[in-house]
Amino acid sequence: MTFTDLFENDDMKLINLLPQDGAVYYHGKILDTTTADIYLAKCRGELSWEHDRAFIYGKEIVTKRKVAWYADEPVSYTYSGYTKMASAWPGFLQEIKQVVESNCGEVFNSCLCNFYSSGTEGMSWHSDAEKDLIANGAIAALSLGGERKFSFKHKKTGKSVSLNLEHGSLLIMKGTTQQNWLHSLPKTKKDREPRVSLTFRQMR
Ligand SMILES: O=C(O)CCC(=O)C(=O)O
Ligand SMILES: [Fe+2]
Repeated sequence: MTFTDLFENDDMKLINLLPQDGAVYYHGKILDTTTADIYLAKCRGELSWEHDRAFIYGKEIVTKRKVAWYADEPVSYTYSGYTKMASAWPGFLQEIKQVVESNCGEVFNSCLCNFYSSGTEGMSWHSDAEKDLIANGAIAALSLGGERKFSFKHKKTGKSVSLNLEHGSLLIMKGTTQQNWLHSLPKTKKDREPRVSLTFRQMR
């Protein structure tokens, strides 16, 4: 990496956590604890949470994790064999979107929200490269609540990279990350507070 690579991106002065074939930037806590606490309570109380449904190897499964989805337009989004409709942005979520955008220099038009009630809920290895998303678009994940480990695994080499996602922190995945790397939120038997992740995305 050259000096200009380090400074000529919107994730200024942050180091790419991936050694090759993608770009992941951890901005750390972008919200103070009080603000993050308020947003967590609003997300838990005011978003329309539903269990997610997916088709895995031809079988329908209903996830323990809950999701809610918001977008600029009442667009549909297809993943894991299901098509879902987005709702209009609640005011506070749009406020969070602006904070996220100003921190990473990207603009987003949708948000998939995840709710994990404890460490026994997680998300298995996957990449987010559905055809409804702009190819190589950025995904910004704002974490609220219980701190959790997050992992990346290279699709060819199997090399892995992990980090902890703190309350009020921002993680950006961009470039060819989704083409070349899987990511997961591993389940854990350790006690973990409930967690919300707000994953801002760029839909076509
Ligand atoms: O919960 C997270 O931090 C990430 C979730 C995720 O990978 C996704 O929504 O696609
Ligand atoms: Fe993902």
